[in-house]
Amino acid sequence: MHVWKFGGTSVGKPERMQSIRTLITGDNTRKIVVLSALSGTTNGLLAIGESLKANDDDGANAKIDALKAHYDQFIGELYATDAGKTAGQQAVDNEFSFIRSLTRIKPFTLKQEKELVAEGELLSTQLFQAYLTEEGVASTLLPALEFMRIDADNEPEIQFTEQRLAEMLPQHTDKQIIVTQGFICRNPRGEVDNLKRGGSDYTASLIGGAIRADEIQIWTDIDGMHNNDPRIVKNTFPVRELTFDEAAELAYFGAKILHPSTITPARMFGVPVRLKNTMDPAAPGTLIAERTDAPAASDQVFKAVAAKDGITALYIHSSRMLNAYGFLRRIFEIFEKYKTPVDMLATSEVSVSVTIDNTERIDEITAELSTFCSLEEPDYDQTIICIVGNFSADNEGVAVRVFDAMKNIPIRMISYGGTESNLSMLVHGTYKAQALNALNEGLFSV
Ligand SMILES: Nc1ncnc2c1ncn2[C@@H]1O[C@H](COP(=O)(O)OP(=O)(O)O)[C@@H](O)[C@H]1O
Ligand SMILES: N[C@@H](CC(=O)OP(=O)(O)O)C(=O)O
Repeated sequence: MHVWKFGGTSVGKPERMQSIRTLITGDNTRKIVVLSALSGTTNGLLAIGESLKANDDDGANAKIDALKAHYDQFIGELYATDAGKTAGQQAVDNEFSFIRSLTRIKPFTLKQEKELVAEGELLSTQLFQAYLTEEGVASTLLPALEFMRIDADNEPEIQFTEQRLAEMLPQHTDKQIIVTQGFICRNPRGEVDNLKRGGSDYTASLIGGAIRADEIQIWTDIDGMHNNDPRIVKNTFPVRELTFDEAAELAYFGAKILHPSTITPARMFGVPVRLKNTMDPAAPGTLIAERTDAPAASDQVFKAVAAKDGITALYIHSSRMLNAYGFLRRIFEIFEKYKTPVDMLATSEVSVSVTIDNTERIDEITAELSTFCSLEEPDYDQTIICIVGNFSADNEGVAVRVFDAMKNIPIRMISYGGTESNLSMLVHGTYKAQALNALNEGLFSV
């Protein structure tokens, strides 16, 4: 069985939803189809939440009216029959009356915000399921809130998903298409929660892993993973094959096409991931798998570059590091205690520099580090530039080509040798575009 995920841009217009119906039923195989919210909806719902948090009920209601008008028009164009329009309208009316009910709950808390933001996927999947019914497709809507759950550390409970799907899917063997929501889940308190922005990719991968799918396909608005960020660099091109490790590095370090955690469940269960373009379904896209055996792919030294913004660098000094063991352990225990992942690390004899992207607990972390280290002022607004490729120890000249390309850009930290597939550098955020363009020119131009 395949799991296919369609992102916001792929479901954002009635004609796109219609073309997805053709795509998913084209080959007569059974699929689980994971949908995101229509493009713009999640941001729209969050904006309503911001107004409610600020006690601006008029502002919230005006935004709700505008969003509802968008859906009313969408329905008018999506369905051909009265029965289709009625089913679509009923779903929209129900969900918007729930959204309005949230505006009456005071104060507007995080719990309500999560219920509000889940409405995007609840709407898109109901509209699509009603469209499939109108079209006579044998399909059903499987509620993600009944099989997707995160634990107290916000980690998905894949075994729960595995068990629940093993119970639920056999009840629908007569259906070719099983539609479900990306992004949304429940937390240990049973409340509605989510897998963070862009999380529908992750949902698809978790489902794909849980059912040991033959393939997970992520359908979006571009022909696969490009070698650089196409929003910032001209002349990028699709990378046809990536290993799980390479794709995981790119996703984690900022390639927006994939949610950072997407690769983890796919790799765990050995399920290949294919990135495809809804606007150009015949294009080959990118295949992500355990090994890529194509000679062209494995011989290539540099494969792709990505950038992760909003990074903070901490500079930690000790006068006693000389020959000291246990110093790094003490430092990392503090990051562990405050559940703050470290992305990059550089050490010298008496100092350690690390980067973090979550600064929620930075005050507690620095206070505790200060009890046995001296700290410089953190550097905020940094960017990690991540280069992925085949950097095995025998490959000479990798660093010289990277640093030659970066010769006009100040580099604050370097990480090389952690894996054979990643070389990362930390630069101030203002150099991001310059660095991505310089690397494109230096590493990929022929
Ligand atoms: N390396 C990259 N390769 C391809 N797309 C990228 C890359 N980096 C950033 N992107 C951006 O990711 C976008 C697709 O991701 P996203 O907006 O999350 O899609 P969806 O709405 O389908 O989930 C592309 O339109 C592109 O601008
Ligand atoms: N709708 C959610 C989840 C998601 O994955 O969206 P998309 O597939 O459009 O990136 C968001 O906007 O974050």
